[in-house]
Amino acid sequence: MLTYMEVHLYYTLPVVALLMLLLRPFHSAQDRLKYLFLCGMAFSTAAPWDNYIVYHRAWWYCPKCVTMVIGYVPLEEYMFFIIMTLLTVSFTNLVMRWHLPTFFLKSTLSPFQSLCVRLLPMAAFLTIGVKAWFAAIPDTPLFYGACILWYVCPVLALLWFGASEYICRRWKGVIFSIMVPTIYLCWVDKVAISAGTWHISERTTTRKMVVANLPVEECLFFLMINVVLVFATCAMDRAHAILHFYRRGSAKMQTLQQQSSFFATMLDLTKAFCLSDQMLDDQPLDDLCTTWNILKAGSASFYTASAVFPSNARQDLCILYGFCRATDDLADNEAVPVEKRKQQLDLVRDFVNDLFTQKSNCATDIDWTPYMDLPEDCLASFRCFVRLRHVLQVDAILELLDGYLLDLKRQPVRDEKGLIRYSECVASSVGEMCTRILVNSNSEMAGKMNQSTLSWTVDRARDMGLVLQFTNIARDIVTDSQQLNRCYLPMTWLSKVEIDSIKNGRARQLGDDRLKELALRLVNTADGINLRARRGIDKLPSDCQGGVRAACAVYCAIGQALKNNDGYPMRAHVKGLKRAWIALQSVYDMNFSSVSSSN
Ligand SMILES: CC(C)=CCC/C(C)=C/CC/C(C)=C/CC/C(C)=C/[C@@H]1[C@@H](COP(=O)(O)OP(=O)(O)O)[C@]1(C)CC/C=C(\C)CC/C=C(\C)CCC=C(C)C
Repeated sequence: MLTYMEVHLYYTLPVVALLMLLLRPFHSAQDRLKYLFLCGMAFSTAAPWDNYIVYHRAWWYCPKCVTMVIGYVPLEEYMFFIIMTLLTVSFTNLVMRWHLPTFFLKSTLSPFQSLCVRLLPMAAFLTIGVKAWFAAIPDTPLFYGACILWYVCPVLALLWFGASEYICRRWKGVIFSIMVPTIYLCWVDKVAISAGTWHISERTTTRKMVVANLPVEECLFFLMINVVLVFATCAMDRAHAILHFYRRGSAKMQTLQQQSSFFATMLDLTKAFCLSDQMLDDQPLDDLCTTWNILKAGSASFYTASAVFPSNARQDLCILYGFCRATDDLADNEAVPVEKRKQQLDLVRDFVNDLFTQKSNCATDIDWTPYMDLPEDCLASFRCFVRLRHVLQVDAILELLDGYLLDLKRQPVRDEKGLIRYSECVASSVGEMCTRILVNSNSEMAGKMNQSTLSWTVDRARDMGLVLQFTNIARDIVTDSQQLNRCYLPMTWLSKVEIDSIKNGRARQLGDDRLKELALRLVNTADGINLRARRGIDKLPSDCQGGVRAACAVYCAIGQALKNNDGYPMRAHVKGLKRAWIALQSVYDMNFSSVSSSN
């Protein structure tokens, strides 16, 4: 005999536990709200529906297989409403989390097409629901199947109203998220029916079997409930993405929005849910796409690591990266005369000062006329960057621009102090900005972290910036010499001949051993600072710690590659699979590798 509680202990709860363990480092406040709301909706609607079905003897339970009955339904069945919701929603989260929801907001249909895609299936769902309601006559073969349809179809019509195009654009993930839990739960159902734990009445079903001991109505039940759960998860992801991406207003309003109550959040999500894709402004979506491509093309390390951040944080870090990369490329573009590049950097500085002079974080509130001379992808990243206005502080951005100017003026790095000063400008400033983004991205932390903790954490992030910059310089000694005629090593570390060789593009003349000695001196210094810097990660929001650990570990794996001579001295490289493995190790805090590639 197999009791219902054993079905949970052996078949359902272990799967939920495994999924929750896999998702533990990624769980955000947004995910917790999803679980809470969808479990609540599932329980409050399934309880009465289930009692009605069992009252009409559509199925029954072996009395010895259940602990207690509440109404007409055993306790284990009430547990199942929650367990099935957690199983399917967590599996959907695991499948969907690797792509930003924002990228699936843009409508590619004409308004008429969009209306048809939205309304025709809704009409079909409602028609089926009404017909099923009248077909659900107790003690008839269609009763159970019809009850399933009048229960789910109105909900599907509502979900389709709010997320139809989004669901269609994510159809692969949607189908996979529906089918895997459905097939698994059908199998569990077959095992339980075969063991006599419960019995499906022949009087209220068509007696058609998918396989032995598995009525077609049972498959229909699991399939339709999972369609509802996956559609609902998509609808909430879409609503959250709209709220985060189109959120406007003052810093205070933003912080208040993030700290708002469950009901205020649900009200905002409902408003976002009711917005059709046609109502959304496309320009910001196009700009985000451009910025995303800057990250994808700009840094394999940061692009890989970005995948393990929660979507809000990942999106804002991508925007910050796009701004940093676009402006760094402006300063580094040797095809443009130095004076022109200085003018362009001055324009960027004007843009930043403009941005922090006005109060809005909305790109349409800025007069872009003075900046039209800048490259289009630069402008796109700037329009995206405007939304971070209330998150960042102007000093760190201006500090970064100061670092670019040092580069542009080809300011020599005279000694270690000069190296630290330059690195603080171009990398510590970035670490500070990343930290403010991560703290802001977490609604439980935004505006609540006390100033001394935030200040200490920012200092550790600034240290981490040094770690990554030193690693970057150690890796690029030869390429910076050959491509930029630049030497970022402290001149006090080098002889005059070595300085001339590097500055004239002939760094290889130092010999591989000497180059490796210099590189490792930087990497070892970076490892030392890392021991201090990484303590700051523990102060970040829990759902971002894995991501930061991954970003820094993936980057610092370059240092390990240098030690292992992987590709040295041209440009130490960490292969894609290795980067992904390091990212996953970091996320689950399983540091199997050595210090320099882990944090
Ligand atoms: C996961 C993710 C998307 C993070 C984004 C990080 C980000 C915004 C990076 C911007 C990098 C950038 C282009 C800065 C301009 C100046 C510059 C070139 C700096 C050097 C970066 C290398 O970037 P690149 O695109 O060349 O990358 P590749 O080498 O080609 O792979 C630097 C080496 C500096 C990078 C410094 C940071 C990213 C700061 C690190 C600190 C944190 C993430 C904060 C950690 C927080 C705590 C509390 C420890």
